Amino acid sequence: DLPSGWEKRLSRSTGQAYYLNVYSKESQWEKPEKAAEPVGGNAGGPDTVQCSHLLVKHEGSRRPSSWREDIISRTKEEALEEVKAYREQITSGKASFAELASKYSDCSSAKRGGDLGPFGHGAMQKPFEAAAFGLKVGELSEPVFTDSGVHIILRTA
Ligand SMILES: N=C(N)NCCC[C@H](NC(=O)[C@@H]1CCC/C1=C\[C@H](COP(=O)(O)O)NC(=O)[C@@H](N)Cc1ccccc1)C(N)=O
Repeated sequence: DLPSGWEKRLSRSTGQAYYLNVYSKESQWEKPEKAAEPVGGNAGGPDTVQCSHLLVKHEGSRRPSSWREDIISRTKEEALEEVKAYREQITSGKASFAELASKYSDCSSAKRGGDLGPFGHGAMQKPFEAAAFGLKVGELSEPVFTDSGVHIILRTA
């Protein structure tokens, strides 16, 4: 019989049997030999994570404005330097993530110490999602670039 993760279908045009990979939604004529795997790298990883982030926007951000500044004019390089400095203050214990995010993050989540709440795949921009789902709980990311700006991400759950 069929390895797991596959379904047998009949072609509407030819009536011939074909096989559908229920994860990738790809189909094939040949009878599959091995089980199909859930797609998306961290098979078996969490479906949702909870993260806080500190976002520093720059002149090239998709929305170069925030609760902190009406018109954000720093360059991308300056934003990266600022984010690296915040990251160093956090890892050296000079300041807490929530304290710096609430003061300096250009995201409205600053009001919640940077907390974004739980989110699943597809909610955030790809680079942010990839970084967030790659973190262990309690781990702080390196700087992450999205269309919004430069982020550091703390996975909290
Ligand atoms: N919880 C969700 N699903 N809310 C929608 C997220 C949309 C998503 N956002 C992003 O990917 C980046 C990374 C994290 C924040 C963020 C961007 C912006 C700031 O950048 P800007 O859009 O001015 O370019 N902040 C937001 O969206 C905030 N509402 C996030 C938030 C704030 C308070 C509570 C919960 C969530 C996207 N697909 O664009």
